[in-house]
Amino acid sequence: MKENVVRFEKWEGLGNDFILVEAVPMTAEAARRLCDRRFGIGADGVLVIEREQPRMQVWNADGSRPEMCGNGIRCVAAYLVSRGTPQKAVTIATDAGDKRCEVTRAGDRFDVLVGMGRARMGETLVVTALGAEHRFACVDVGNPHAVTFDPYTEDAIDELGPIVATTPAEGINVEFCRVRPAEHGEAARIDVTVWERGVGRTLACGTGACAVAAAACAQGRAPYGAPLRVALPGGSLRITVAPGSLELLMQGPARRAFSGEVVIA
Ligand SMILES: N[C@H](CCC[C@H](N)C(=O)O)C(=O)O
Repeated sequence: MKENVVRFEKWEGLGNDFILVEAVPMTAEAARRLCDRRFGIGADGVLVIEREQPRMQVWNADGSRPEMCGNGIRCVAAYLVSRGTPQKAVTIATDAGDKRCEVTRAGDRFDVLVGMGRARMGETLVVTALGAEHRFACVDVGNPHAVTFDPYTEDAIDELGPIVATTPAEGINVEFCRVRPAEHGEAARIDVTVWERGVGRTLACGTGACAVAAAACAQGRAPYGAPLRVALPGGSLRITVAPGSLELLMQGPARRAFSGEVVIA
């Protein structure tokens, strides 16, 4: 069979890491192989980019196809600017709509501000597991999230995360949160541990940070209209939730780790 050798770049946003390729026909099996941390490059996901009319398609490490990826779109915006896109503001089409990104570069590090669209608050998801009922606020930010502010130990998160993530037929990302005293001038700080649909534990989740901020504002745990610090294991994102519209602004880093060539069968 003809080998399909393609150039890739490995990028990460707060340690949520991705393989970026351009205009490559991707399959679930190919994505799984590429993301395998033993037999492949290793990543939380694959981002397939069309450069002309910029578009990002997302593949999770298990080969599933989510609608959107917050850390990923910051990486794609920075990738486009690093590859010569002249303007610093770029609009990228996704399966969850067009997202406008503003890129600031400092050497090989990028800071990206993204209009993430509107959060939509959903029903309460009640999951009976581990001998108890667990309640999550469902938030749609283009992809689905289940958010709780109830206290859970790390071991409980490892047990409950996969159960909740696979309870809805289409799957759901799960965020376990704690509101902490604000520092450094932000309006509130929320610590988050994520169990991602199609991936498992990750160091950060951009759409998850947006869902957490929207849920915190909706539940009166944080103020609308002010930058909130969402602290994830891999680092912090600044999220602002507009009152009324629930329009989301996300600001955070993106970094190219390395590039190479890979055979995509
Ligand atoms: N696992 C997510 C997609 C990746 C989201 C995350 N990496 C982000 O930064 O938003 C899902 O299945 O909806």
